[in-house]
Amino acid sequence: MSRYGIDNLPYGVFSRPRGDRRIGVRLGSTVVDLAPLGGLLAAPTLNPLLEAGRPQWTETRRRVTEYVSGTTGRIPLSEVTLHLPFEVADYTDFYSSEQHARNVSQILRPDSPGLPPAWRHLPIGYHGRSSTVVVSGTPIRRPSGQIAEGVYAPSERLDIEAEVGFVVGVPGRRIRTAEFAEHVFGVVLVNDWSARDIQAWEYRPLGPFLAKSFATSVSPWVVPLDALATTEPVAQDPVPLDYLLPAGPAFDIRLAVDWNDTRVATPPFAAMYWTAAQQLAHLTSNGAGVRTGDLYASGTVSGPARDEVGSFLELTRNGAEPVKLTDGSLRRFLLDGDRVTISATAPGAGGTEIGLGEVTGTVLA
Ligand SMILES: O=C(O)/C=C/C(=O)CC(=O)CC(=O)O
Ligand SMILES: [Ca+2]
Ligand SMILES: [Mg+2]
Repeated sequence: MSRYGIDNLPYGVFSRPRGDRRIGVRLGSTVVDLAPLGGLLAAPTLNPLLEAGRPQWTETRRRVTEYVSGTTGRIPLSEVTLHLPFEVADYTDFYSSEQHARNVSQILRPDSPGLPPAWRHLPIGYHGRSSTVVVSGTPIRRPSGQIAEGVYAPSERLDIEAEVGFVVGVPGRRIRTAEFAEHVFGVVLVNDWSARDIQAWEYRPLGPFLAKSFATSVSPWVVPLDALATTEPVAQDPVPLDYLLPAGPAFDIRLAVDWNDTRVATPPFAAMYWTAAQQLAHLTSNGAGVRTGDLYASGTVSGPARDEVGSFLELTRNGAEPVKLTDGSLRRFLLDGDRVTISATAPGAGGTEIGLGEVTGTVLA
């Protein structure tokens, strides 16, 4: 059964050869052009729809569902180019997987393993670079940078981070966790490409800078929150401060990471410690505003098992334990020509399993 049936209907922006950009929804392995519906849907990006707000999102989804059920006008995915579906305003990246935070500490800071002091008290994050957010399929040029004292060279430890991204529709500040669904339209998959050697040399004490700003890839299909089933978030200890409560919904999104043609990991999003509602509440709690098209990512999704980690830094223990791909070759970090694809499925609100598409990228020298 298709994971892109009538219960899913993720939105994207596509074009045909020499054609203009149009909004469509994915149905099976086809795209249904929504421009004929007019209004917010007759645009070259999702931004007007994102801006319109929850009542409009619900009404639009109802109309789209009705429309696709009645139309035979479907375009095979193989005949279209998919574009960045919305104009990215600001981009924020969190650090909300306890397992990931522990693994990275252990690997990069063996002298002080464990969680940073604030980690269980607030969702730690940093502000990233929205201008280099690219759509799935965009080739990723290996960055050069300072990788050690006196050494400027191509990164030798190019890595991925498998994450879930949340797309803000309605602007706001001091957003309460209970208002999450009024502001957030839907989710995408994110690969936060990371140059670990650049990162290790530059990051103290202000955090990631050039190690992560060269490219961040997102999947072309924005799955509306309405399409996703919600689940109970993990228990939090200590109990967070009031402005981070109630925690809000969790989502049982199951990611999969393919390195060339080998499935190397299946990170479980349900294991994340901080919820997307808490992240948004924290991000805006000091009066900072979010805008239409803001993207905030969950942080690397890593579960407790060795094959549930969302980065190759963790998978190969910083290169010390290479992984074997199905062609017999060994990998520590990304080689030129390597392709990484992150895909995901989740229980849908309609009771069936839905797909979140995929985010893929190939490394260029
Ligand atoms: O712990 C560190 O020093 C670094 C952590 C990361 O690189 C992760 C990051 O970008 C946030 C995340 O994706 O969880
Ligand atoms: Ca990240
Ligand atoms: Mg990035």
